[in-house]
Amino acid sequence: MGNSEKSISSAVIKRLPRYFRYLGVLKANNITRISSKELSEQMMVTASQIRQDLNNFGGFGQQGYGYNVDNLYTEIGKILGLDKRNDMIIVGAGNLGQALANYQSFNEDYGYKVMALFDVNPKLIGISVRGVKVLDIDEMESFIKAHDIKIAALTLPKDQAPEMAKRLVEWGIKGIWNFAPIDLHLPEDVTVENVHLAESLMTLTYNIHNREESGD
Ligand SMILES: NC(=O)c1ccc[n+]([C@@H]2O[C@H](COP(=O)([O-])OP(=O)(O)OC[C@H]3O[C@@H](n4cnc5c(N)ncnc54)[C@H](O)[C@@H]3O)[C@@H](O)[C@H]2O)c1
Repeated sequence: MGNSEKSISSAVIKRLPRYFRYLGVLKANNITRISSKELSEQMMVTASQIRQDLNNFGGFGQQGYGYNVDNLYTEIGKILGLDKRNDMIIVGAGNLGQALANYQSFNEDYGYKVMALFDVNPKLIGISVRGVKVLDIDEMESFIKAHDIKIAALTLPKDQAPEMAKRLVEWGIKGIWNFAPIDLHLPEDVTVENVHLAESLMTLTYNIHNREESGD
């Protein structure tokens, strides 16, 4: 594929998971090929945007044929790294940590395997969430190293998050899925993906109230 030879804009990368999701639905419905026009109608983006985005990867479409759904799904999956092992841990096994561990689709649809949750609360240590154990935080360093874990979800109180993130990186974590509402300052070779539901909710209320005020 050679996509690593060329840098792909972050705007395109951000759109890829959505292509992947739509293609997954087409695949599940036994649809084997689709034109950029049909895909554009379903996804509500322009056909030229789709062609441009997919051309970044050598263009998987053929004139007059459209896109082979299986191929495109596989190739985008590879670009997103879903063909690799993506084992992860969850740090903080409270409401949100357990909700993430309970969400089957990460594993079943995308292959992200939650290997363990970690917490400091003795009441939680030892329980299982969908078959995954909550372990004592003191076991985390050796667990990360033994299982070569590269991804950690941070679902612990925000005042604990920066220090925890630093330790995780020292122990080999390369990607932090950060749910704690605080910015993390980490070395450049570490990827942080922030997920802040409240921020998206604020965008929603901004839009609602601005529409109301402008009378749309
Ligand atoms: N990003 C979002 O959209 C979103 C949504 C909800 C909650 N949150 C954030 O996620 C975090 C967790 O929220 P919650 O509702 O699950 O809280 P919670 O209190 O239910 O869970 C937090 C867990 O972290 C554990 N913990 C505390 N210190 C720890 C440490 N040093 N090491 C390991 N575990 C530790 C606690 O024992 C607890 O089980 C909070 O920071 C909250 O603000 C984010």
